[in-house]
Amino acid sequence: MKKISILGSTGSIGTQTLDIARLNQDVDVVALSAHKNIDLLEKQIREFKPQIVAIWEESDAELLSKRIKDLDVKVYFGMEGLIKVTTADAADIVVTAVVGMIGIEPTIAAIKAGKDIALANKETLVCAGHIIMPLAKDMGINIYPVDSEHSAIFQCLDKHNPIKKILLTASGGPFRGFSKEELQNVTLEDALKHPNWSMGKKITIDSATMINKGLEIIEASHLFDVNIDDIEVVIQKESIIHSMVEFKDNGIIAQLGTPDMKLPISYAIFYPERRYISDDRVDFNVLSTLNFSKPDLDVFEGLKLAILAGKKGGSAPTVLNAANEWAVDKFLNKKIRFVDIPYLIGLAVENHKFTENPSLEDILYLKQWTEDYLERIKI
Ligand SMILES: NC(=O)C1=CN([C@@H]2O[C@H](COP(=O)(O)OP(=O)(O)OC[C@H]3O[C@@H](n4cnc5c(N)ncnc54)[C@H](OP(=O)(O)O)[C@@H]3O)[C@@H](O)[C@H]2O)C=CC1
Ligand SMILES: CC(=O)[C@@H](O)[C@H](O)COP(=O)(O)O
Ligand SMILES: [Mn+2]
Repeated sequence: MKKISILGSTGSIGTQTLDIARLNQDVDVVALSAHKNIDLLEKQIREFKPQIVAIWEESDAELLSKRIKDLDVKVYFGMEGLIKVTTADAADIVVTAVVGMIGIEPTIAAIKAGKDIALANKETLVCAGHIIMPLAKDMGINIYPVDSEHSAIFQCLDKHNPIKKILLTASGGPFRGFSKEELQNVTLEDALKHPNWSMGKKITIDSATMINKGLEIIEASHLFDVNIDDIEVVIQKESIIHSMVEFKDNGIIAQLGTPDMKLPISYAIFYPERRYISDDRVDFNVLSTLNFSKPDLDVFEGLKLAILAGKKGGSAPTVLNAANEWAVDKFLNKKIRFVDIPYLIGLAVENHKFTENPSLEDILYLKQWTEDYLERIKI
């Protein structure tokens, strides 16, 4: 029996993880958490009967406790609640399906409690990969990637041969091929139309700016211990090739599949076993072409900034990520324009006090510093 805890069970990755649990009789869902979506969380509790649940606000936790008083479920709130979910005694593996830096502390707590991690929450590795990867190694914990590209890379590894290069594929997002001028007036509605994937709003905007690919470069450098310079972004507009690994002899191994997150989620939970997902498969009688191109770093400035921050290391990826989270939230609330996102990130990274090896406390301080700094910028 696989006993799983899901941090962020009401989101895109969280609900698809529960789809996997429905498909497989040998999965026991022992803990769930949500931010605000109390109605969906209640439905999930009634269906999966976890022992522990968490919701962010104390008042929501009180309301939820009343609604589910017929069930034997412990309800927690706040950061303590998230940590109760990721450290639940009964859990073997924690699916980190929460969005943003809020995942850092519960992920570290899970590793310290000896849980394997199925990691979707890339922001955690971007900011704290230098803390998490050595901690996981010391604790003998496995971190299984859920992000589709990182799952693909993981599936392409050859234990007998080191990676020479990672070819990280990108769809290019809804603005692939746009000029700098064309990006000036794009709307929120345009940016939310991802060509291939249906995902949460924050990552959908990150795909449109291509900052998602920058975050993924940093994520891959931590997961696979590869230099940023040895990770190349390849635009593969159909999102059929999910990434590739090149070896010393220039041989390349690629992983292909339909754009469906259920495969990487299932692979992370059941590794090394592959399980049935659906009948929807890549059919080469229907798919006649796969296209490849290079990203334009002058147009997608956020990707360029992320590569630079990844190369600089230290506190730079944390400030880049914190600034991106702040700016995407403002863009989603129509307070800033699309092109302001990389502009604000650039300002925050340039003006922060750089530190070489930020501790967890430094990372949390830098997040607050970045938000305070950006609040004062007039655009
Ligand atoms: N969606 C995808 O296909 C992919 C996602 N990822 C990564 O996976 C992670 C999750 O993405 P996605 O599922 O799209 O995101 P969603 O926005 O769809 O879901 C986020 C989940 O986190 C919860 N949450 C949000 N903020 C908080 C908070 N402050 N405290 C506690 N819980 C919170 C939400 O609860 P509520 O519903 O109550 O708001 C929800 O359950 C991200 O890091 C993303 O980059 C990676 C690859 C693909
Ligand atoms: C599904 C997934 O892993 C996303 O991160 C996806 O890769 C986003 O698409 P882009 O390639 O457009 O960023
Ligand atoms: Mn991805």
